[in-house]
Amino acid sequence: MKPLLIAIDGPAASGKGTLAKRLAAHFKLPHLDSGLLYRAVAWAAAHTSRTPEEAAAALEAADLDNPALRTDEAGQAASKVAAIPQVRANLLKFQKEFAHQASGAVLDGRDIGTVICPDAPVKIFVTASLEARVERRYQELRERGADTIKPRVLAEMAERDRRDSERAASPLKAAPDAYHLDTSDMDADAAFAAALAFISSKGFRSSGP
Ligand SMILES: Nc1ncnc2c1ncn2[C@@H]1O[C@H](COP(=O)(O)OP(=O)(O)OP(=O)(O)O)[C@@H](O)[C@H]1O
Ligand SMILES: Nc1ccn([C@@H]2O[C@H](COP(=O)(O)O)[C@@H](O)[C@H]2O)c(=O)n1
Repeated sequence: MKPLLIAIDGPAASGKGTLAKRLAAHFKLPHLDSGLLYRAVAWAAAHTSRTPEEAAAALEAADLDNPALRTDEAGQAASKVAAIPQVRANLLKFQKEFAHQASGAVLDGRDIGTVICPDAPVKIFVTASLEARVERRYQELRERGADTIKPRVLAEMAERDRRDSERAASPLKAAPDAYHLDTSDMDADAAFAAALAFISSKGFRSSGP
């Protein structure tokens, strides 16, 4: 049996990160949140003398645990540098090596099933309506104490969706062989159960308790 490589893509707040973490824990696999790489590049370009391309080439210098990378502003800034082809090219090798380690892996992002691991045996494209995603992100921001309003969250998310889907370089899109998981009316447990059923239909099961 080939190593279990799970490629998860989808728009902002669709729930792909939550699903990726749960699947990684369930199957005891390493997990890469690839959005953090683009967030780190944007942060370095704004706070150091590096260009986005240089920051992407110096990825090992990035602190992916920096809480500043988790804000909505960081997500917007990430989606701007993510449209630069050389930034994407400079992040490719690290992601491909992460994906192809012997243990298998879970990666989530926008181009995982299409560009980073088109050979993954399991590809999941997670979606949810814009309304559901705005509600989730708004609640998340409020819980973190951010001062925001829903119309702003909506406008920013719609803009990020457009930028990520319409850019020429590796746009957000489902791989032809991806399983489409619409989580608009599912909680995180139901999304996890649906993903597990799909993965087991591909012949993969977790080995332990
Ligand atoms: N199926 C679900 N139903 C309801 N809420 C969910 C679901 N999945 C995740 N959430 C919640 O929605 C929010 C966004 O989820 P998550 O961070 O997983 O999305 P994401 O697609 O990785 O977003 P981003 O690309 O912006 O990082 C979180 O607060 C999470 O707890
Ligand atoms: N594989 C990826 C992952 C992310 N991006 C860009 O980064 C932005 C932030 O991503 P989050 O998942 O952390 O929200 C996102 O809007 C994309 O522009 C990407 O291009 N490819």
